[in-house]
Amino acid sequence: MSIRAEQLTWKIGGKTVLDTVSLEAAPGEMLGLLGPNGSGKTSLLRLLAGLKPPHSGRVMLEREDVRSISRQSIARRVAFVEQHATTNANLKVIDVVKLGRFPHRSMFSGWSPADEQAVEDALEKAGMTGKRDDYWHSLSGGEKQRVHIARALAQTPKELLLDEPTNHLDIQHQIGLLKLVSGLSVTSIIALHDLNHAAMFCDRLVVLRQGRVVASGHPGDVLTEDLLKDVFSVEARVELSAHHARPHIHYLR
Ligand SMILES: Nc1ncnc2c1ncn2[C@@H]1O[C@H](COP(=O)(O)OP(=O)(O)OP(=O)(O)O)[C@@H](O)[C@H]1O
Repeated sequence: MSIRAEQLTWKIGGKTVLDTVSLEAAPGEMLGLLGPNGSGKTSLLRLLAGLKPPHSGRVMLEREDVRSISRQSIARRVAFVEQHATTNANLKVIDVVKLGRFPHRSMFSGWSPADEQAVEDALEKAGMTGKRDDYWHSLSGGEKQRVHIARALAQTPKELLLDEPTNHLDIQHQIGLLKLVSGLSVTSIIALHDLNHAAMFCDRLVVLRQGRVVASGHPGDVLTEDLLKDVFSVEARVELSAHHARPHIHYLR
């Protein structure tokens, strides 16, 4: 299912955080959202998730404006892994992941085999099956991150929004997570700081600077030496990798 931002503008405290931002993630696509600190990535993801309304513009899920879709219907199809997500410290891993099934249940429905299956699959994909009975407060930062990803997967979303999900992960789990997301048959939008990882795994990229889209397209077209200098203020050389045929950035000292 596609997710589209049309001319989104969002302001807070007299500051325009997002300025007429448009983007679209096509069905099944993994769209990377890049930009320096404070460029508006988190704000944009929150608008896309329907958590706050734009001042102007609109968010479309498929052909429907999110404002005309009920909160429960949005929660059934859009999963959002926030950057500093937390949960009740007294819950076990399995209980946190089960929360992902909440939007799919009605007042009268019990816990179904489909719910069970979704939770087991999610734990497995996030590599957290072995920690299912551990308490949230006993987990490391990276494990907590993976539980949140498992919870999002348990939601069996059509659209998956991830805000710097590799933040606390070791390199094995960073690559594992990006591989996992790129292999899912969901539409995903993922904010990333690691430009090489974005180049390796994302189908397309959108770059924000001060709340505006300054570049979008295939990684090879977007990640140019000029863009790295102009937007990220770094000197770098970009080569096509002989290993994965995507751009590879060498930062210069
Ligand atoms: N609730 C808020 N109140 C005040 N300012 C805000 C609020 N939310 C966002 N901003 C401002 O909007 C700008 C964009 O913030 P946002 O968190 O969206 O950027 P980001 O690209 O996700 O940054 P980072 O890479 O550091 O996570 C920042 O200058 C931030 O201070």
